[in-house]
Amino acid sequence: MEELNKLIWLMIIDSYGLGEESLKMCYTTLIRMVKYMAPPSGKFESGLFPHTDKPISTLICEDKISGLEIEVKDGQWLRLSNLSPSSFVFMVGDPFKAWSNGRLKSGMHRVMMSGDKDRYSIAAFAVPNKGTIIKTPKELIDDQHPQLYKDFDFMEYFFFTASDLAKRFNSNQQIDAFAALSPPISN
Ligand SMILES: O=C(O)CCC(=O)C(=O)O
Ligand SMILES: [Fe+2]
Repeated sequence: MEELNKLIWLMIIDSYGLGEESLKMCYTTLIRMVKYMAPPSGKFESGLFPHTDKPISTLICEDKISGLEIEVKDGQWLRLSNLSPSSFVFMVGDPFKAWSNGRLKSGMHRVMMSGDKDRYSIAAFAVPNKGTIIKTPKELIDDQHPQLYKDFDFMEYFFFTASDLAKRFNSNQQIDAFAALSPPISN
């Protein structure tokens, strides 16, 4: 999963015409396996509340039973169903959105359970090591794309998201509350 994650990072970096060094960082891949219990018969129940991810990115693999939903532009939830057993979902995290100067979106997602089967998923989170500074590459900043986010220490953001202050914001507003530059700065 780590290799796949790295490959996707490289594809994104490459699509911006940047070199590998633009997103070079030491990070740890944390793996979490979760069992979501089937809801009471006939019910449609929340398995995981709506959120955006706080690591750089996440790879999710679910085992046959769908449940992962992504919030699409008009506020509707799209259920990812009929994924092949060998597919992975790549989720952009808030720091990656900031790094890309807002080009990448860290989408809201949730797990909704229905049916009579338990659901298992594996998520691999790319968590930067202590001391990692999230910095938008200068190539992604110009007059048309002013710098939206200040440089920040990943861990400080991570701790912020667990603070009482952060709870006043929706999950997808936390990165702006913490790191948005106002007004944005042109290069
Ligand atoms: O279990 C899933 O499918 C999603 C997990 C997830 O979004 C998370 O742990 O952040
Ligand atoms: Fe998530």
